Amino acid sequence: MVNSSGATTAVALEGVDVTRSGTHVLHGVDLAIPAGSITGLLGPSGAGKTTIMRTIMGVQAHVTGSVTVLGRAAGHPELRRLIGYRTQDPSVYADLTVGENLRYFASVLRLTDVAGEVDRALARVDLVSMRDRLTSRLSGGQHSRVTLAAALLGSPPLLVLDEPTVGLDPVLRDSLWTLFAELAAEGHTLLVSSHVMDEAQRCDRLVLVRDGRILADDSPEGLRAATGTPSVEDAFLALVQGGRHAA
Ligand SMILES: Nc1ncnc2c1ncn2[C@@H]1O[C@H](COP(=O)(O)OP(=O)(O)OP(=O)(O)O)[C@@H](O)[C@H]1O
Repeated sequence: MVNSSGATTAVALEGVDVTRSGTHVLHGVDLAIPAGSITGLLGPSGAGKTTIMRTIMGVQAHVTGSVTVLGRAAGHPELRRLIGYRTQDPSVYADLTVGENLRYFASVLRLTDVAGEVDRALARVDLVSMRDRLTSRLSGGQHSRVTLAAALLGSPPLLVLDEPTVGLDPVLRDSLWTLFAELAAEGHTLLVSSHVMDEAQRCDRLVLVRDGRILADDSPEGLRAATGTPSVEDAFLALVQGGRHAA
């Protein structure tokens, strides 16, 4: 899919509504995520970021509207090997070592070069020295990076990362954003949620969400220019008071 600016669209949501436990949580969401770039999904707690990610992954119930991911309907079996999904909750086994966890997930994905994939994923998140450490004995930041390494296995073209930097110190956060930029430069598409506005500057595109609606979808510079504000945080506040903005 190619959008009006000529960029390929990796993920497209059109008129998406979601109801969770009887509550209407997404309202007419339209979203086009450009391929080969970092899109930040930003908004306050409860805005709907995780629900949008679950919808893209095809694991969210009670979805209406259209959701196309890498040219297929969300949830299509072929997408399992094409998307790396890092949930907010730890999705690795505490009683396995770091290496065992990654070997297990590489086997589930039926990757051919399991050992090579595990080596590459560990190196990318700087955890080679922790390979034989029990996952339950890792620090919070190390644990978070094992979960990210699992999402990187097989080098999937689309990475959906739900708050991957939460709880990390500033140095680690910075190194992860450097990794995200490297992945995007290699052609991966990244959708990264955060409620830390200073991370917005590291994204190519920002989608601001509030109360299940898209408030804005633009580059960081475009957002600041359109709202006449010095920071994305200020732009967000201006939009909350003024309504929707799209580039
Ligand atoms: N299992 C559930 N049943 C009912 N409502 C839910 C459920 N999970 C989330 N919600 C509601 O859906 C809305 C969106 O939640 P969601 O988790 O998508 O927000 P979020 O932006 O990811 O928040 P956070 O930054 O705190 O993770 C919230 O109002 C939340 O209370």
